[in-house]
Amino acid sequence: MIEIRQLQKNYQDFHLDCSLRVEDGMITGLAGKNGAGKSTTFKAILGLIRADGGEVEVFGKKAADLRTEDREQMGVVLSDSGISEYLAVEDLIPVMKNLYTKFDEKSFRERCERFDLPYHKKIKEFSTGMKRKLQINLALSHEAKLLILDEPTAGLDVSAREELLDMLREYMEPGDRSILISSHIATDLEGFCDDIYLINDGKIVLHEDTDVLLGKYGVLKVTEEQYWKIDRKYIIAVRKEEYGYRCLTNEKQFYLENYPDIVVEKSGIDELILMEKKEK
Ligand SMILES: Nc1ncnc2c1ncn2[C@@H]1O[C@H](COP(=O)(O)OP(=O)(O)OP(=O)(O)O)[C@@H](O)[C@H]1O
Repeated sequence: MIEIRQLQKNYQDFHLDCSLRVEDGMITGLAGKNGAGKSTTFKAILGLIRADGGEVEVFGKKAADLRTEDREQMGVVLSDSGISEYLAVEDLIPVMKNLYTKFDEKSFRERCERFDLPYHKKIKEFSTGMKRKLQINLALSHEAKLLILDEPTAGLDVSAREELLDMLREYMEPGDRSILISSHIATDLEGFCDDIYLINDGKIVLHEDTDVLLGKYGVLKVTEEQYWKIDRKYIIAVRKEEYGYRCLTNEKQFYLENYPDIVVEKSGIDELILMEKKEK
């Protein structure tokens, strides 16, 4: 659905160099801390900023070759909504009908109820979370084949997050749809994505199936002495701690079997985001 090859974007003190794929029928996550380059990647995919190099293909076409029908097949949530704040939800319905041949008013209204979105209040009077819910609802409203969701959970409370993830799972049911979703809160992605890319300082530093990430990755807590004694071939990142070193491994089973004395903990994606690059 999406193929990005060595996408480059240069700002004064930031350089994006990113390659990733979103397969048909898959949910792919892009995780990374603030400023890592997630939004820049999304904007470049959508042609909202001009890339300085590399290739972006969506539905097998370069951005410049995407036609109106192709764009109708994309549902987008970005931090900057682009919706006129002077409109109310009720006013948006005829606009959406005009823009999208497949706009489904009934399901749009159902999601308004699920998300507690009022029909007659001006959008400028919405809270941050309400605006985000509206964007999500609009993205889901026209039977898009591809959702591109930049931080869709930002500003949502726990129940709205759950509601959103349920809606996205329902959206995936037909089987031929895909989602690219970003978050700096990795737990949002862990229970939901098929595979996850980790971006750090503009570079993709890791790409794994979520099952592998959660099953094979782990954190070793070792003293200075233990650190220098163990086989470090499966240690991919290290952080100095008061007690010694906190080490991220992509083969926790190896350490569990060979070093019964050391502490091996489960690792989530937040752990990956937190860890520095391997120093030793
Ligand atoms: N228009 C711009 N001009 C200059 N620098 C920019 C511009 N847009 C983004 N940047 C820089 O590019 C880097 C990546 O920003 P980006 O918004 O892609 O990060 P992000 O991963 O989406 O972060 P967040 O989780 O905070 O939304 C940052 O250093 C940011 O300051």
